[in-house]
Amino acid sequence: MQSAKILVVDDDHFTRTLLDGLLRGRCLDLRLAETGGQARAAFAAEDFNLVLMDQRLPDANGLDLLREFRKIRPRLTAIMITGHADVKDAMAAVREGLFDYRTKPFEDLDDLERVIGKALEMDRAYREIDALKASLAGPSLIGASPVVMRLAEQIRQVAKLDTTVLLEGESGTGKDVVARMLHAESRRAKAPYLDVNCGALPESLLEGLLFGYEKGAFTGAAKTTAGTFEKAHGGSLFLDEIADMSPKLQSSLLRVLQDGAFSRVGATERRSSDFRLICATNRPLAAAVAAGSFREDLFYRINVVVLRLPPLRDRVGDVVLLATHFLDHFTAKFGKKVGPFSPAALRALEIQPWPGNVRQLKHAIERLVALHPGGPVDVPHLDGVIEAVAPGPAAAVGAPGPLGYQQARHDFERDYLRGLLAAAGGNISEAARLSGIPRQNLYVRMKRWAIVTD
Ligand SMILES: Nc1ncnc2c1ncn2[C@@H]1O[C@H](COP(=O)(O)OP(=O)(O)OP(=O)(O)O)[C@@H](O)[C@H]1O
Repeated sequence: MQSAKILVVDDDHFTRTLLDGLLRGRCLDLRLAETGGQARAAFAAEDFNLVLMDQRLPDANGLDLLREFRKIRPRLTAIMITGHADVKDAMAAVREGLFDYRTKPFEDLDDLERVIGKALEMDRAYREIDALKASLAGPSLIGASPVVMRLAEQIRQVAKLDTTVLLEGESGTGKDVVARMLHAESRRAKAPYLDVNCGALPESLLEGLLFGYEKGAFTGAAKTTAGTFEKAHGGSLFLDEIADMSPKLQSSLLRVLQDGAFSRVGATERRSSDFRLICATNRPLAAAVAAGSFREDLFYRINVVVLRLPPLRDRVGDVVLLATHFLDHFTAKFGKKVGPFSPAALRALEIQPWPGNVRQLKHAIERLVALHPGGPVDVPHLDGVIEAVAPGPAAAVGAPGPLGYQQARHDFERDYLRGLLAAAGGNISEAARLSGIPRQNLYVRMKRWAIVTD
């Protein structure tokens, strides 16, 4: 758990001592309040990453107090501590944006620590997004995982060097974003940035687009047109899907890179252009060289500095941050009030395999916001939204292959809990007895998979 500032509000001495013992060693700053009055004073004086709030206080109702706090700080992350009798109110509060609740006495301290860890992660996500918004006007790479932090540092270093960069990464991992960042952070930032997808056009059209052409050079060449090489003069040129370039165009590109000069199609005049080249590929270029489909000499020309973009499944820690960022983005864009995510919804997003990477997550959140009636986002809201996303390449060719471990576990848990509840005749206490899972835990898990609703 990272260092954080936590406010614990509880009039019960035993609970305060227990939470103090549990958290003191892990966070820099813990404030304890016994009454609503003390909590108000502490909240006014400091900026807390998390509030743990007892529902029944001698001079206040914890839920009302949190509502008051959220008017001042709408993104306040809070967990309610409640007695069994008040669970219904706490569940209603989750719908209003409370992060989660736990019942006293705490049966499972590991679970309590976990939910506190998740709440702090959520708070961090909100803060990082706000900081990003405040500091950046240009393209930005959202992510706080070590691998993304390292990549961001590499981008900063390489951007200034004016060297050719090759970006390798699966589709949807953010190669286009990184190419724009390299340009935006380079000394060429004020000059043009042009991008061409080499996989999207037939050879002759791509040639005309890159080199430009003279009027009448080919059917349809109605007027003399400058190509991307010329237009990118002084700036950066991003060639996406470089591995899809035909052998003929690979040779032409190699000559341009060697000579710094080229001719428009149908012309003899040589023109020169000074651009910084950034290339991207979603399959390793070395493999294309080994397979004979990509020229080795061109490979060495563009394989100067290689930046590798990790797939989203290798940086699960970033899912919360990205999902929250996209939720913010699309609620603003569509003028809707959707959110926040419930902890269960965040967990459900984290265990998806995301074969389409950040692009898939972004589209899923866009669809979610478009279809959502408004208010917090829980697991049932994600159902159609995630499944509606285009399947990965294996599924696309009808060869499903083995499920990812997380997906298999997810399926098992949902099926097990459904069967368990049926075996217990719909009675959760009986299901808890049969399974040996504490009732409260079981209830939360069943809610997560929408097997029970409140
Ligand atoms: N780290 C990130 N932070 C913010 N947005 C991201 C990030 N990664 C990807 N995106 C967003 O996801 C979408 C897909 O990203 P992008 O087009 O850069 O992927 P790509 O790797 O170039 O994919 P392809 O190989 O299919 O061209 C874009 O809308 C982009 O803004």
